[in-house]
Amino acid sequence: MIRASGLTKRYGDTTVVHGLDFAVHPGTVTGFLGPNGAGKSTTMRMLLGLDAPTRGRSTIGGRDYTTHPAPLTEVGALLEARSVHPARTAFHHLMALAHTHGIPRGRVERVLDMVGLTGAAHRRVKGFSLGMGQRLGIAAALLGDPATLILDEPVNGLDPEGVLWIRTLLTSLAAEGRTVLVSSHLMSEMALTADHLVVIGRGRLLADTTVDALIRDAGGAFVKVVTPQADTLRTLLAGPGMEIGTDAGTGPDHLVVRGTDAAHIGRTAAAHGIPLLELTPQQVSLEQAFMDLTQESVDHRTTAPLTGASA
Ligand SMILES: Nc1ncnc2c1ncn2[C@@H]1O[C@H](COP(=O)(O)OP(=O)(O)OP(=O)(O)O)[C@@H](O)[C@H]1O
Repeated sequence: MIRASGLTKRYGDTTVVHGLDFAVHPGTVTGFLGPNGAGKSTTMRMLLGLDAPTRGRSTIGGRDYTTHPAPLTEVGALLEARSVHPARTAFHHLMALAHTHGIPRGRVERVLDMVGLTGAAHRRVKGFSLGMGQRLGIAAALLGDPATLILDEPVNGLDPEGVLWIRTLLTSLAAEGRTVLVSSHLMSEMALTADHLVVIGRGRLLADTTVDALIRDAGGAFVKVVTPQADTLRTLLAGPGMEIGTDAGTGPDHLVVRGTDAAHIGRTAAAHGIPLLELTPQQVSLEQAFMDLTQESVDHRTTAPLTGASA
């Protein structure tokens, strides 16, 4: 388990991480989300002892990361910056890491295979594409067969096949009972990978919740209905737990219905001879839920409105 308690980081006069409290549990993939500049990388660096917190502390498996005698076997980490000697081959880079922990050559070959780099194992890293570099970083993180993985933007630079691969890999690592913390600013990607989310904005905790709960809290599922007899349908559907509004920016014949499903609305309309021009079940996308949650915390906003974002 990863635990952060009151974790705080100041650079000069600026506090970039404010008293973060959260726990990351084994057996699930936890997405660590926030807009650009929210403090994700800084927090991960503190978890890994690469930056000293100004206040607060963090533990991995109950102890400070820096006090683990063989950190590679406890925590596998992939940080954004690439820290591989460009003249080394992938194989030699991993062997050099393996030597520091007495990890056998067979494990190096195994992780190269797991990340799909066996064919490129003896090529110099300087010729690697961004995606190959990411795969090598993930191989290094997996080398010590660690119980905890901390990965900063692992899908960066990966092609669609690579994105699918990392999704499957993370899910299977969690299913083996490992603790997996993965940062991203891509909500749509996290919707497909993570079960749990820790969301920060401007260094503050905005949500520590499940993917399902975040969508539910943001408005959840609803049904779009278009009918020329909107008032009659409203009256027929009204009841406890029902919420019927109009779709912003459209006419009074466009309804947004929460609290029931499309089948019930369709049957009710049919029973009373009400024509339906549209009946569409919809769900708030995780992207929309994320934007709603972080709208006050975005440092780098575009001037044009974002439309059509969906998970
Ligand atoms: N060494 C540093 N000195 C001063 N400010 C820093 C330093 N490192 C990070 N910051 C600032 O801290 C804030 C958080 O940065 P951080 O890289 O942790 O955000 P992030 O959530 O990982 O962003 P992104 O999604 O863009 O990678 C930013 O405003 C950044 O400019």
